[in-house]
Amino acid sequence: MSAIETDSLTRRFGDVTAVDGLDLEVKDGEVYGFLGPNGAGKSTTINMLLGFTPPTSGSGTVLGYDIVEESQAIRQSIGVLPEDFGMYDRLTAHKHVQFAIEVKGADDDASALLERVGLEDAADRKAGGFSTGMKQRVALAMALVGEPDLLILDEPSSGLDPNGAREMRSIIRAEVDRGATVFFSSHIMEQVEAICDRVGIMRDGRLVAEDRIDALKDQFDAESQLVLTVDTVPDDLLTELRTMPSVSDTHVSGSDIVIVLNDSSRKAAVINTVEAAGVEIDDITSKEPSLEELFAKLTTDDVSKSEVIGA
Ligand SMILES: Nc1ncnc2c1ncn2[C@@H]1O[C@H](COP(=O)(O)OP(=O)(O)OP(=O)(O)O)[C@@H](O)[C@H]1O
Repeated sequence: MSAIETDSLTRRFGDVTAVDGLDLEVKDGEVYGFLGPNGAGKSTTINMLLGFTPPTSGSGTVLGYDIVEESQAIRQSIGVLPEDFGMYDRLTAHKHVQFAIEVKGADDDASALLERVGLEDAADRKAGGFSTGMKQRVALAMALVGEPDLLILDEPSSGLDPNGAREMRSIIRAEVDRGATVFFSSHIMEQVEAICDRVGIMRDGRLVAEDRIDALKDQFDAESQLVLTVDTVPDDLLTELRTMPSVSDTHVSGSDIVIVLNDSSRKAAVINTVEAAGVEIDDITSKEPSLEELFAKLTTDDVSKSEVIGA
């Protein structure tokens, strides 16, 4: 069974189609990053999965429960870190987590959960005085209650400092190690690149790409760079490099030859060509495309709709 499955899921608000025929499948046990620029439809999708926003058309299941008919069972079974983690100002962090434990009928230890999210020292302070990051940590502790099979986290690191973001990553890893599935939306690409098995990229309510990150980089010809520090650059070497398959640009910078490739597996061929020209290579560095660059390409370029999954 898939943890999340949607079939042509659609939500319109007046003239705006926030989510447009979404077919999503999140497999059991994976970490799935749900990405997209502001307004792409991520929160609307999550709100439909949780039963907060009814779909205009289409259908979906979460842990096998229907998102329209069985949303209460869904909310009872999963852990959610919502985008807007409303807190009760006058309740302490401990009371918030205790409340979540009671609602779920779980037997967790609230103090242990607060320690896990790094809030043990603030457990007895009222949430009204908490920073955004502290509130986010409380909300995460609440999401972890009952060891849920699925965690849905909407922007889990948005309010966190770098230490908090690192702790969030290790909590997500620990959750996956105990068998949970994690579905989370994020704008923080390093975070996503560090922990996701697969990503789906939304744009204008549609999924424009979905795959493992390395496969996406190959699929969309993301560019990698090879920098060769050399003793000399023969006149005709650059011309020869430019005619090689997959080489999209070359230039010289000081004693470096910079070669831009849209297929990183061609690096060895480039190095062989340079050596065959009698050039001594003193150093080799290479830079792989980042998910950030890929994200920019997929969400700002005019990606043709034929490249869009399922179109
Ligand atoms: N309740 C609503 N009423 C009207 N329009 C809405 C409503 N909720 C969302 N929208 C619209 O639907 C589109 C998708 O919004 P959504 O919040 O799902 O995007 P998002 O990908 O989560 O964005 P962000 O990254 O900024 O959180 C936007 O055009 C938004 O204005």
